[in-house]
Amino acid sequence: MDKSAYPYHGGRLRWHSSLAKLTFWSFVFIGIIFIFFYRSPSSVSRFHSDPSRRSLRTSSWGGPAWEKKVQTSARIRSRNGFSVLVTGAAGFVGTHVSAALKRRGDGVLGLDNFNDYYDPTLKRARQELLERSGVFIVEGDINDAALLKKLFQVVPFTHVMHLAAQAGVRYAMQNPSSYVHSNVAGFVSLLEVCKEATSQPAIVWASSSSVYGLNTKVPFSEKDKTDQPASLYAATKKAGEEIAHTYNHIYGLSLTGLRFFTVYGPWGRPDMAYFFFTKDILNGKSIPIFEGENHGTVARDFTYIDDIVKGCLGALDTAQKSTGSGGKKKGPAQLRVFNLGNTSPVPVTNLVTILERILKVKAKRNVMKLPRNGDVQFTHANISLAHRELGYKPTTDLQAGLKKFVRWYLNYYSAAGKKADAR
Ligand SMILES: O=C(O)[C@H]1O[C@H](OP(=O)(O)OP(=O)(O)OC[C@H]2O[C@@H](n3ccc(=O)[nH]c3=O)[C@H](O)[C@@H]2O)[C@H](O)[C@@H](O)[C@@H]1O
Repeated sequence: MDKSAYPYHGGRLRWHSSLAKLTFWSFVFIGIIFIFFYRSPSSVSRFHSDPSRRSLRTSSWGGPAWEKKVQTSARIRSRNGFSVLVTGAAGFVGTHVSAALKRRGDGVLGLDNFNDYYDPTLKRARQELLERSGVFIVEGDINDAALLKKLFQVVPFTHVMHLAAQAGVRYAMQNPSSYVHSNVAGFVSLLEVCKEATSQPAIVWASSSSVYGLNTKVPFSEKDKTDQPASLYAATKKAGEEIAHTYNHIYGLSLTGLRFFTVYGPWGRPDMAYFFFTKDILNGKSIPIFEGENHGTVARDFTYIDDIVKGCLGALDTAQKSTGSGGKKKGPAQLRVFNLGNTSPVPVTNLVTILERILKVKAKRNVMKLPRNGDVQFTHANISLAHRELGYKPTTDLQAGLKKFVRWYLNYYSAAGKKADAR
């Protein structure tokens, strides 16, 4: 074929080939950008974040300045001190435990995903508080294995205080997957990284009084069976205890589970009854007070935060070393579970009466039958094991503890002009 007879056709061919080249290079360029983003450590958590519990900021981590901050925060400043990774450090218990560890000279690094299960400004305020005492909180999720591995590369943690969790009994009916994500998958993700460490850390973690579920024998003892959880929350905490057993058995990780009993106090959680009762009483709003069948009492073994902190520190101090290394068990390791309660259950109606007295405001009580929402009718801890092994001895009764809580509440929400965005 005489190509010269078709000059236009030849031009179109050239045009086609340059279009093909352009398309090819565009793909290469987009591909490079994609690979860069996918491999960049700061993007990892974005890909792994849980859509059901939004983190309000995009997290970023990595780089020399970040590593230095991590190391400085985790540096031990006392003889025989620990280097502790505290997960859920911007949470209620996490903040108090981190501050206490730092005060006594342990190195502390926080990790928190700052999700919006409750008002994240409260979590940010707790973060500020910790920052002032030298505790850095890394923003990230316990499901982010790349981040956890990095943290263990930067700091050889001696201990992990694992408090990151999806808390709250009733919310489990609204957002069940968030419980599986944090309390089951997140826990496994953390244990996987811990077991791989050359020097495995000892792990102390938050279980819950809710594992006693529908048990009727009181007080609840660690020896009792825990096979009747009343909520998905309780079921995920119970699963955590079984998972702990497995990692202890296979990899030699030292694991201590603490069954917390309705912890309350300053910097507390706005989703908990004592907190939003305070807010609603002050706002003249009626409060739902649950009661059992035939006007049966609903009661909790409310435990003050400072007592819980002492229990947590006692558990860390008595935790034996893990025995494994690099994913291999070298010998049997410690496996423990303790109740951390107050041993004196208080009916919810009495809690309200105490609040009325402290606030000097009459509550608008709306007494109703305990809804089928996962709540159990009562909790009551036997703490003799924790007393014996950890030296645990709660000293704050509900009246004294609530006074301290209310003082903090009024100060926090009035001084800072913050709104009590409780639920
Ligand atoms: O002990 C525990 O392990 C658990 O303690 C609390 O759970 P809960 O005891 O249900 O604490 P609140 O939500 O503050 O409820 C306290 C009491 O107030 C009652 N309540 C709650 C809400 C309400 O509107 N009215 C009401 O009477 C509940 O039934 C319960 O008896 C925490 O929220 C859980 O995260 C924790 O794991």
